Amino acid sequence: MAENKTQCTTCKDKDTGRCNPEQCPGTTVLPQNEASDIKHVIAVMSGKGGVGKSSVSALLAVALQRRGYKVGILDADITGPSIPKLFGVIDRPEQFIKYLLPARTLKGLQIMSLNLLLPQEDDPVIWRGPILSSAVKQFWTDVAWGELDYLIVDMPPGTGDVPLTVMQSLPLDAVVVVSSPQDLATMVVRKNIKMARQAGIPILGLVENMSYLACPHCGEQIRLFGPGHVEEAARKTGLPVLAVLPVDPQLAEMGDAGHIEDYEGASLQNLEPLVDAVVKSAEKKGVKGA
Ligand SMILES: Nc1ncnc2c1ncn2[C@@H]1O[C@H](COP(=O)(O)OP(=O)(O)OP(=O)(O)O)[C@@H](O)[C@H]1O
Repeated sequence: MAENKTQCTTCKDKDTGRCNPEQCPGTTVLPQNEASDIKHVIAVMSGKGGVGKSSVSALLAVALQRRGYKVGILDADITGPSIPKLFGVIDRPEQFIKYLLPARTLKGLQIMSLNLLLPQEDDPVIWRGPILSSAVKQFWTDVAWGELDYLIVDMPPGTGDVPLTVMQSLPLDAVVVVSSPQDLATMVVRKNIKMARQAGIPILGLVENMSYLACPHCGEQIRLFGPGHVEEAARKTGLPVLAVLPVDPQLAEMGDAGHIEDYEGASLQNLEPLVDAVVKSAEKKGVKGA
């Protein structure tokens, strides 16, 4: 496991008290390249696939951008990348001197994903763990991200090679854990939480996705998957619940059509406490408003 970045005894940044990768001789965290000035890095993780981690990453980026921040998304879900599809982006990243330029969404979010580099978007990525991990590192070292207030990292699900690489190699400021109601009761989420804690990365809190369906006639919340376990999970883990999102067919439709940037529905409104928590964590580090 990576050195504990909150308790680094080698460099300990005097302002934040955390490991400063640029001055720490013992760190494995990669420094930023000369073509990037990224102020705050947040990873979105989940225990299992399909719980809505990419949708939450995309909505978080959209919400931050609507508040006036410059935002990018690094799609670290190398074997199941869905960020380009959610934003309807197909442009191949261009080369700029020795760097790759991220693609831009219609409203100006910057994104980098392996899917943008494949000859066909449905080509499978049949790579072994070390190659997957090195691709993620290159999305940090070889991409000219420019000036960003926030970089959102859409992690692959679980606790395998690639999430471990992201935690060890990228200077994550915090993580957010997304899960579905059934998933929260299981140990997969606790594994996620333990992994982040062992890596010394602060966890902002929990997001329960697909928690309920709001009846279109009376607004009653129908718990399709039975009662949520988010409060219990919050109590057991000591983490705050930052958002409880409904099943929203409009979100799925707009994501499938590549128009998630135009989404205005309930999931975005319910995500506001998460956005506040992200901004607050950045402000603590000294990142000013855009
Ligand atoms: N709150 C929601 N309401 C309706 N549909 C949703 C919601 N959240 C996610 N979905 C849909 O569920 C599917 C999976 O979502 P998403 O790709 O965000 O999950 P994921 O956890 O990132 O999956 P993977 O790990 O496979 O990438 C998508 O079709 C998405 O549109």
